[in-house]
Amino acid sequence: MTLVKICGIRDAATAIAAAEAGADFIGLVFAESRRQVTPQACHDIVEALAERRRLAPPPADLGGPARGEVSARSWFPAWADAIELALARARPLLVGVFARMTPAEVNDIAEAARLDLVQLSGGEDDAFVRAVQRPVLRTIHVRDGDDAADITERIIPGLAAATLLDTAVPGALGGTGTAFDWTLAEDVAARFPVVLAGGLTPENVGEAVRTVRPWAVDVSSGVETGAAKDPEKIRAFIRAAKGASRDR
Ligand SMILES: O=C(O)c1ccccc1NCC(=O)[C@H](O)[C@H](O)COP(=O)(O)O
Repeated sequence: MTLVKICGIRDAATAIAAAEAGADFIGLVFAESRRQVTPQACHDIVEALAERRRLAPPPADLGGPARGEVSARSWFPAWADAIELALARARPLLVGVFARMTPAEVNDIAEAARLDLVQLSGGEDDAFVRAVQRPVLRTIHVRDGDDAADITERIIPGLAAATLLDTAVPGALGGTGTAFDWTLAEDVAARFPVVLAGGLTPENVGEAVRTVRPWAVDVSSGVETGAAKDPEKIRAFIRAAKGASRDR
């Protein structure tokens, strides 16, 4: 079943609505953005979700493979299995979205907010990924003119836990509501578990899931009305994504 990440949540009520609708990941944006979560809202969201997860052991350590422990070929599938096992114990997992910060800042926030995973969206290099003390979702921004081979060569086993494919938009690092050509992601998703992002909506996510067969999908703008998250759109998005992955 395709996993779903709802990104850019800024209050506890919406986090709980997304969790009740079946979200697998909740994304809190710490990068500079109109969606940046305030310290108070972050605290409220973390506490509200912790209360929901109270009966399950917290997956503080997702228990994925260590570098050198599995072959390059098994690296991403092993991480996908570890994350799915963690999800069986506690859902949703909390993902912090970062860009243009230092590894120390990322690690401090991840620790304080008890994040399960860290998403790097600022084109961080390999040394940065290595320095992050949480499993990393590493964003690859797909540019006009890229082909599947260009994307694949940027995916390096042994570093991040998974790859998030998002649209490259000049002057922005994410949350733009802009899609890229999904046929590029088809080949990549056949080789690696990928999180498909960029311009997904409740209306198009079914087709995206059937076309690309991603491990997970990620949405922000497509479940907003005005500048705010819309619980009805969140429910419709999750229904459509999960429904399409059941059909395929
Ligand atoms: O969402 C933001 O405002 C943001 C700002 C800076 C870096 C990353 C950001 N979001 C990353 C995400 O994971 C979004 O969910 C992803 O880009 C998809 O967004 P959308 O196209 O709006 O669905």
